[in-house]
Amino acid sequence: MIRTDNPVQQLLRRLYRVILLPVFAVVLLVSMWAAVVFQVNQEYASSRHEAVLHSQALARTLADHTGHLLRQSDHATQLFKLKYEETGGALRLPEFTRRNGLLDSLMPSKLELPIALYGADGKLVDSQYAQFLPDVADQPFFKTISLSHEDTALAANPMVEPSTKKWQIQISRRLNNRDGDFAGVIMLMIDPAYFVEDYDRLHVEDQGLVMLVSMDTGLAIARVDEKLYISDAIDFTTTIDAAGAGDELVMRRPLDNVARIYSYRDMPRYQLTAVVGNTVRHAMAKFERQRGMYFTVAGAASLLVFGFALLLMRQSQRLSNSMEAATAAQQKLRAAADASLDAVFLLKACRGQDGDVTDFILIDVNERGARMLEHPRDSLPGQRIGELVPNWRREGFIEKYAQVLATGQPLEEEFETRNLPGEPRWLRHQIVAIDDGVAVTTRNITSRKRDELALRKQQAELAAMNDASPLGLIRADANGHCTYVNRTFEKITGLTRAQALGDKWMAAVHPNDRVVLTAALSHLRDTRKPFQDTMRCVHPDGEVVWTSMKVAPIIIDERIEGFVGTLDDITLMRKSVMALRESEARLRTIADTLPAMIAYVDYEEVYRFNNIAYEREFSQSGMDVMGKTVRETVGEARYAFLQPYVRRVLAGETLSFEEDDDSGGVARSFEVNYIPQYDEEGYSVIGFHVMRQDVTARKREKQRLLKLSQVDALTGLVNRAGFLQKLSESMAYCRDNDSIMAVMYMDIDRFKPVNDTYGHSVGDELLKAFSARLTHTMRASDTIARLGGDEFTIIMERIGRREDADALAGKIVQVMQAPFELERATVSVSTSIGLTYYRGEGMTPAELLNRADVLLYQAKQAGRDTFRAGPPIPAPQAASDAA
Ligand SMILES: Nc1nc2c(ncn2[C@@H]2O[C@H](COP(=O)(O)OP(=O)(O)OP(=O)(O)O)[C@@H](O)[C@H]2O)c(=O)[nH]1
Repeated sequence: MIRTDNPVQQLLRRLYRVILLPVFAVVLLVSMWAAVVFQVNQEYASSRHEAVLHSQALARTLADHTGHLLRQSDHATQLFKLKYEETGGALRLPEFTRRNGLLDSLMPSKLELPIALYGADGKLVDSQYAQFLPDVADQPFFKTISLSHEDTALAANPMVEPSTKKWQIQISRRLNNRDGDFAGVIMLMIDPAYFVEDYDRLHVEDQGLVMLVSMDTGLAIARVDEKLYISDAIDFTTTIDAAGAGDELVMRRPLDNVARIYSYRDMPRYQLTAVVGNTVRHAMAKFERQRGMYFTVAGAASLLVFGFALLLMRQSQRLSNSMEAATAAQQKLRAAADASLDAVFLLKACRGQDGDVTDFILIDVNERGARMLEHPRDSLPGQRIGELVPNWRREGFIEKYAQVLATGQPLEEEFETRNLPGEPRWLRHQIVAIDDGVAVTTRNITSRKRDELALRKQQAELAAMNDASPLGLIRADANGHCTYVNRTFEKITGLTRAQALGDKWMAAVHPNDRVVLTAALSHLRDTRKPFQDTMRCVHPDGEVVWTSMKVAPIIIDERIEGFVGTLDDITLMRKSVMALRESEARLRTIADTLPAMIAYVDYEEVYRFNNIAYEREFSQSGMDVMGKTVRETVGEARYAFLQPYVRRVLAGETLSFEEDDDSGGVARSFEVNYIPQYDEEGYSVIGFHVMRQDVTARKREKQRLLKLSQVDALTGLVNRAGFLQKLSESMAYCRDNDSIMAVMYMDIDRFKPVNDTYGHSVGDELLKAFSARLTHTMRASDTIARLGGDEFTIIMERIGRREDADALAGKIVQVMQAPFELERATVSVSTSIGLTYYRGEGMTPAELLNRADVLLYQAKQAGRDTFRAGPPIPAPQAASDAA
């Protein structure tokens, strides 16, 4: 499992990595440099101390040398004094200083020390090698000496010799006479330069300094190499080093610009200080070399430490990066495992005492794997597979894992399992050995297996379908070589599959068609458009089979990958078509000879057949009508009339109706028959046949005959049939237009006696006269009918009011009261009338007539020669409905 730190821990870890090494390196460098600096300081102090000691030794040597000379000079004065006093004051300087004289025994003659002899009065008695003050009576040293009886030389402070203006050390000694009184002073002058002339003997290095300083006056004389310095303003201090071994003198104002280490030695007797200074350059040269070496080594060490620290930091960074990359890779791997479609299990071998693998412990599992086991993912690590899924052991998985672990050979297999929770499923697993365990990736391939099964099934079905297909199938590769034919192809061509493969199938094509087919296939490669043509195949036994061949290219990514062709045996169909064509020709001949217009219209109302009569009627060629719709052919107005019939016939109804056609200015009538055409199964209508016949002449004759049947032959009035038809039409009109009509039913009163009295012919004559009077009485728009015998009816349409009808009935009654002047007799009769009204109520013509008959009866009963009207005119239909 991956360890995940919180952000604070990560920050501290990063800081630790980033800071620890630099801090360690800095501490190491600081420590090293501190040690180096300390050591250098120590070396410096030591070197300086040595230099001071060296200078001090030299200063001591200088002091000793100077002191020796001074003491010698002192001895010289002492010797002069001795001789002077022995000689009772007779000794003079020339004798004393002569070569190999007294003085030479003490002092190097080459020095030619200035020497003077002063008398007791301070006056210069004698002098040599220099000029002296002629009178020193006032000089402090003279006074001191003259007053002091001590036999000591007085080394006066260095002073400037007036004649030479040179700095001189003055040594004087009291001279006594025999009495011991003061007799004068012998005085020597020593040039301090003489002391420092021994420079070379001191082994002072180049640029080294040798100097004598007067303690009282500060006068100093120094020598550096060949150069001599005289100064009266030497400013210095002295120190004692910590060890107390050496006294160092520090020049506050150096004589030159050369740094030196000075040391000194006091000579109190002569009030002088001997100073020797060695140049720092020489004195500290060794130290400088050592310091250089220290710094070089330390610098190199620093560079090494720095470089090493950098290297370590870089390595640390690399390591860190590697760890981060490894962690990231691990996380990615885990994320990939989690996102994987596979269940992933990492298993560690669990071994028995003999070392054999007995089980595997689940180290890690992804989410999909946990779901497969139906356990929470966190609970799975550490569990034994054999205990977690006992069936896996039974199915031999533990042995397989162990085998992969032992051999190192990965194992991949697919299997069906029923031992996992849920439905049985197909799994594919890969087992790979890792360390002391195995990684198992398992994928549920149930759906793929099902798809494969379905695919195999489809392929088998397809193969079966191909073989069962009525079409011959051929498949060719991109080069046009046949790779497959089905059994139908074998049957059509008479070739076996083996005989058809490659280019051999071409042998079955009729030689005349082969050239055309080859050219067409070549053209197909260029155009890539499917090709279709009729082609003959010739069987080995010479039988010719007519076929329809279609070939299409298989195009994948703009490239022709092959061809697929179908071969349809159309031999029989071709014979049928030929026969059908002959049949059609015969039928057309028959149809064209018929006077009736004959056509066939399909379900889309498009004309598919028409005979010449039809073509003539529409003044168009047969081809013009053919393919056009009924609407296009007959026009909108006539189509509006025909459309309901077309719908009905297409719904399966056989129709016969009359169609009036007044196109062309001639009124014609047609008898039209629509006969539906059903499909072969007889279930659905696929069109209809039209038979259209001109019945104009027949209809006119019919109307004429009809009219004749509706006229009463005696009176010329409408007879019963005509009355009933008219009554029906008038009632329909009332219903449609909400108008009022009246119907009268009348009968001649006592007609029978007329017949009986005057004979039947007089009766007929009366009937005619009655009819004529009635016709004159009524409006022309009224319909007067004789129902039979002496019964008459009148229809009055569109009456305004009931009173008008009533008045007319009364008028008829009155008119008929007048005698009828007949040829052979004058007859008086009367009439009785039943008058009723109609306003669109629901009743039949017979009921309405019956109502008038009832009223007629009432009029008869009332004594005749009158009329009876009723019932009241009903309210308008709409008003009535509203009420
Ligand atoms: N002359 C003549 N007589 C006819 C004709 N048709 C029927 N008749 C006679 O007309 C007579 C009708 O008589 P009815 O109406 O029954 O008797 P009526 O005498 O008129 O009596 P009421 O009507 O009750 O007054 C019968 O005698 C018929 O024979 C016809 O065409 N010619």
